[in-house]
Amino acid sequence: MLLSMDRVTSYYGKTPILKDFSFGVQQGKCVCVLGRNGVGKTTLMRTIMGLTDRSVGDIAIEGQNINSSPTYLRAKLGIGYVPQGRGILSEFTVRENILLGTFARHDGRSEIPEICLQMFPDLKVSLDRRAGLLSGGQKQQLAIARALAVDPKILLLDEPTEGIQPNIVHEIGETLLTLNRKFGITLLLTEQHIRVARRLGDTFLMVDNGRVVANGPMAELTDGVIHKYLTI
Ligand SMILES: Nc1ncnc2c1ncn2[C@@H]1O[C@H](COP(=O)(O)OP(=O)(O)OP(=O)(O)O)[C@@H](O)[C@H]1O
Repeated sequence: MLLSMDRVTSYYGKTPILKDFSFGVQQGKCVCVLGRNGVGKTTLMRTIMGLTDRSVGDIAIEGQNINSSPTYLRAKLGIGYVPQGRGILSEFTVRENILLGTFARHDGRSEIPEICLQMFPDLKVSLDRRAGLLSGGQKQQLAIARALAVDPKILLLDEPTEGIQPNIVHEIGETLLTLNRKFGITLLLTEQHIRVARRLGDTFLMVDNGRVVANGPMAELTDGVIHKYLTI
């Protein structure tokens, strides 16, 4: 397993949000995390990055335990993170936003990696523009480019298509597919659009009330499972 969690419970204050959570992501695969609002999907991402108040249990990347590693070391070990809401710095240029990702590189390189501009021609022509001037879809591209600048082995994406115009949702999905299938970057993403999840995911992980309630190959994400855990 490239990334694994074994019986992890993660807290905000004294409240456990993720409970006894175990799963793994194989090298080169794409895992889609599904579940209703508030079940703990963002908390899962933040737990992997070491951003919750406290967690117990084991989290490992390539077999290396990162339970007590600070966030920047997790990034250096190859975990890229695209947070919900993107976390773009609007007052900074596109170039500066991407370069922020390079600060967490394991090899100390400080130029924009080729893949960022190859994947996102819109960014390439806007490097000196203020990031705040980009469209919603371009801001999401920027958040992905910044995470790619870390040179990640695995990319965590929290609702990458949220707040994106419907016609761009498909485009973001195709970008992620290219990163996964062509560039071999392992993906763990939360996704509200079932169609996107089905197209991208090798496997799914259904979360309810902070626990894994179903998981398996995407072909096993039946309408019954969706009805039980996703419809209100
Ligand atoms: N910083 C925080 N402090 C305290 N409680 C929090 C914090 N962040 C989230 N929670 C609580 O943790 C639970 C899970 O939230 P989380 O954001 O992980 O869910 P989610 O599945 O990502 O939902 P959404 O799809 O709405 O983002 C919620 O009950 C939420 O109120």
